[in-house]
Amino acid sequence: MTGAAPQPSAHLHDAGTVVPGEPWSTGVARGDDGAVRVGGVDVRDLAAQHGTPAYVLDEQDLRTRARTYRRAFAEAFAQVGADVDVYYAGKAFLSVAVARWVHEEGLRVDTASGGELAVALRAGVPGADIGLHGNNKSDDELTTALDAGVGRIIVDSLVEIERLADLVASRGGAPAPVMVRVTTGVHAGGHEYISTAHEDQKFGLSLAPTRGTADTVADADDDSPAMTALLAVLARPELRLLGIHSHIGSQILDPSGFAVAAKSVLALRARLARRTGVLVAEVDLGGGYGIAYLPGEVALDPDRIAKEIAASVADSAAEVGTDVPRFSIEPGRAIVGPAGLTLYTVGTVKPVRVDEGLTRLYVSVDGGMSDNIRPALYGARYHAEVVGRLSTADRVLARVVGKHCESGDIVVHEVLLPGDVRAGDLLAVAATGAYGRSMASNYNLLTRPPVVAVADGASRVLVRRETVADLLALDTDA
Ligand SMILES: Cc1ncc(COP(=O)(O)O)c(C=O)c1O
Ligand SMILES: N[C@@H](CCCC[NH3+])C(=O)O
Repeated sequence: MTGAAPQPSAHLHDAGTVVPGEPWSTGVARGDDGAVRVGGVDVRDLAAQHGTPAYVLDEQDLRTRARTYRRAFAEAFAQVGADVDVYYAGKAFLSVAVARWVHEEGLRVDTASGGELAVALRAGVPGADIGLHGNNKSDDELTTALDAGVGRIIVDSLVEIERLADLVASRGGAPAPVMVRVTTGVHAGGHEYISTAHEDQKFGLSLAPTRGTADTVADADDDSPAMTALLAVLARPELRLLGIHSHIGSQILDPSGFAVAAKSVLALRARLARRTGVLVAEVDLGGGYGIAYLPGEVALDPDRIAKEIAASVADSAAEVGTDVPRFSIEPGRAIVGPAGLTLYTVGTVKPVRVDEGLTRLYVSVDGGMSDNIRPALYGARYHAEVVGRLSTADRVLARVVGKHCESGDIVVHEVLLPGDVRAGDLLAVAATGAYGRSMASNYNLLTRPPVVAVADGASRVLVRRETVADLLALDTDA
């Protein structure tokens, strides 16, 4: 996570335009009266109608981003003669409406649990347009996926391959469509990308053979976990091997890792073909497309990145003498992240002397680490603005904090806010649409905020606010 210097943004952009380096959704604009509108709805009305804190999701912004990714990748891969599927990674945020929106925009849905799968199915997304991920899927999750006829199950271990095949054998029916998740040694995103043979983490099956390297090993001697898993899938008639999957990381702003991963995956595909005669039809390079969280931080451009990835997949395929496979990606954050903001009400304001002569204004809001764990978990940086009115007061160094009993309960580490920020002000934090509500908790038994969609001047609750009654209902002694 980068930490750019905070900049004032008293003037939000004009609604409907994507401004590079702008963390707000395209439907955010300040009205003449100084209050901000989102999707044409005044934030004061949103607060009055739905309360705070509330996640606000700009439907048109989300739909536009989904459509843009779909178009950019379809066009880029058409140039190299291949078809593309874009799967929206539901882990970033999934509700029935969002699953419907992305599906209407031509995306499929990637799920990573029985819960996400249930929401996608309830939305009416056909099983064939759904993928199921997970490094430790339960038999129940696998059974639900088979019942729904999901388009692909991305397997992550030898144990899972045998378990899934046994499950299919016990039920009868068509072979399960399977992709094998591999690790290429490329790790990109929050950290600098490194190219090592092994990854010391739980996901995927490594490309590294025990003797030699993936590049030098003779085809027949490749005993890498990835090759072993591909052979294990081919050995089971209950499974149909669709392809190879690789996900290199998240919030990637330097795209060079995708080309390295593409090269490794295409080489593995060719090695498998030489060894078995089976050239798998599909390759997926996962998600991870980075967005702007702070003013001045520039998101990956979908058109540029799609062209670069298509070119590297085509080059890598040519290098190993194969066709260009059907290709897919799984963006989550890039679709829903910028479309969301969190609306809070300021409760207390406290100047704290932090260093000689330096004062930081601690601005406490009515939520915190339970509605956005990312600052505490990853040191993630966000941007905030007073949105219920336009203040011309000089800006001061502020830290936005929550109401939890943790000093690490920080919402925005550093931001310049108007010096007259006060109790009752509405404050919005930008780009919280991804991994905000989906990673929310009930810490301190706070109730999780609603997700409110805005479009064309109207708002609608997608996920209602939790109540204390909800919490008490879970307690069997209450
Ligand atoms: C397999 C897989 N696909 C897709 C994603 C979505 O990533 P992002 O939201 O960064 O696009 C993730 C999360 O990092 C993932 O693990
Ligand atoms: N949850 C993470 C990203 C990981 C996504 C899942 N592989 C985030 O908030 O940035």
